[in-house]
Amino acid sequence: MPGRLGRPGPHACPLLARRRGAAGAHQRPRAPRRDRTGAHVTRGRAEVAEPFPDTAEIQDGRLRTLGGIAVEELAERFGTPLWLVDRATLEGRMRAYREAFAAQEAVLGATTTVVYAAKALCVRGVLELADDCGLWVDCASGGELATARAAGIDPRRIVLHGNNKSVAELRDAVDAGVGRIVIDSLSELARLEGIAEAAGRVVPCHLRVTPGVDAHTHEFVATGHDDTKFGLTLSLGLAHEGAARLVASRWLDLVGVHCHVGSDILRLDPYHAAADVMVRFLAEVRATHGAEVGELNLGGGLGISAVPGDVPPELPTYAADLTAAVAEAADAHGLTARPHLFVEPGRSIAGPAGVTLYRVGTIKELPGLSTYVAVDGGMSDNPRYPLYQAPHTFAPAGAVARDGTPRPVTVVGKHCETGDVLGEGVSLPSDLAEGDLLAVAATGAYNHAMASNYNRLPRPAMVLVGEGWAVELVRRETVEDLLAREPSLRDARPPVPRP
Ligand SMILES: Cc1ncc(COP(=O)(O)O)c(C=O)c1O
Ligand SMILES: N[C@@H](CCCC[NH3+])C(=O)O
Repeated sequence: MPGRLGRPGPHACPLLARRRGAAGAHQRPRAPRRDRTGAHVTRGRAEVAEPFPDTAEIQDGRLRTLGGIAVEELAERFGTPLWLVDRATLEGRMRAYREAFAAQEAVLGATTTVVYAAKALCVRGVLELADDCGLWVDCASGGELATARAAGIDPRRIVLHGNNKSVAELRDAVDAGVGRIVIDSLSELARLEGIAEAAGRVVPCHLRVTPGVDAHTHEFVATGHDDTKFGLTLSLGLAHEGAARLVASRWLDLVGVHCHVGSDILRLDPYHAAADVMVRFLAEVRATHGAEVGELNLGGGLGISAVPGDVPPELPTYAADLTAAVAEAADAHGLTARPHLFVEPGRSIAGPAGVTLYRVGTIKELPGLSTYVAVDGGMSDNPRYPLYQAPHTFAPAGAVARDGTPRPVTVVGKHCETGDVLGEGVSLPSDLAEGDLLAVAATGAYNHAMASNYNRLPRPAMVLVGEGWAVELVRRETVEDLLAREPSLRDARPPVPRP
């Protein structure tokens, strides 16, 4: 399926192809795809509403309100670009996850834990909501851990990840009494053991196993195959070695095993494969080392509908399917007790709740070539098209009617970079005008989280909306914020030596 973040082939993205030189530096880039015309944008409510959050009011293809507030008002009050988060959708997804897995516990014969993967959208208020909805929090760095602590998350409900955790990060996690530290390598295992011993604390650990599963997703977000920086490769014997060392350790307690096969996955079969491999591993650990390891974390990775054609499994289906696969594998591999199941969703919680609101600036027509619609943000607030050629759904926003014949345009940002593209072949009304608002759906995950200050653009504000009110989750950054971190060399004493 071209265009979605779904294994587009080694070099389907012209930008990537050029960057890697695979298509030849002088080769003409492939023509922009026209298959994601976004014609749905002008076709009416049912189609356009799908990737937009639950409370989005769409009229004649235009986003009019979100959370009961007119988008013009939001733009006026908070400025653009603006990240909007629909509270009903966000909380709805959090609760739906918890309920979907709780509903399967009887069938599974074990308890379940839903861990929100903070990397998708790591903002204090969002973590507070996750906590209120009964989710644990997965942190992938000291910064995420500090944010979770600031959000008041009970450290025992935090899972710490990372393929290269620093000694300071490990130490902080041990001192805080983090619920599970996921061991990613044999060297980390040794490092953590020393830290635990020095602290005099037994640390509950999960062992991250690389199960050799193909997740059918973009190669940049696939993590389950053997040749990856993440985890202990099962096929090379590293996972067994890790288990052996943990079982022998006085300071590290092997309470579970973990895998995460990739991100933005729309199919269930990679999860079946992962469940089978991981449950077999649990059985082997018991047989080889005599250790009953009771927890199984199958990671996150469930995809979302970023464009109408992308249809992820419903959460109850996903939960039922995953637990059935674990139960089946447990029986097949002779596990005495069903494992306590953890899942770690990020994108499928935060993604659908987000909308980015831009103001259209220059519209540039190149007859016979392209029409460029430039917005006031770009790859600094959403690098996902340049990185993965990830498709998005665009819609004009606001009350002003724009009903000109739809035509394909390239939506670009304002950065000094040809690759600063948000979408190609995007169908927008021909009378879209400079100064109009433009909305992009499903930007709740991995947009704010991956934002930069390229070209010194301050990062946008993020606003939570619901039931007619709006509250800032993140205030807009200012250039003064950026300058505040940069002392002038002119003030330096002694002065900088001249060559
Ligand atoms: C270990 C781990 N858990 C959970 C996630 C969350 O993934 P997603 O946002 O695709 O659900 C990731 C990111 O891919 C991850 O690396
Ligand atoms: N940053 C990726 C997802 C990475 C998932 C985290 N391991 C994206 O935007 O799709």
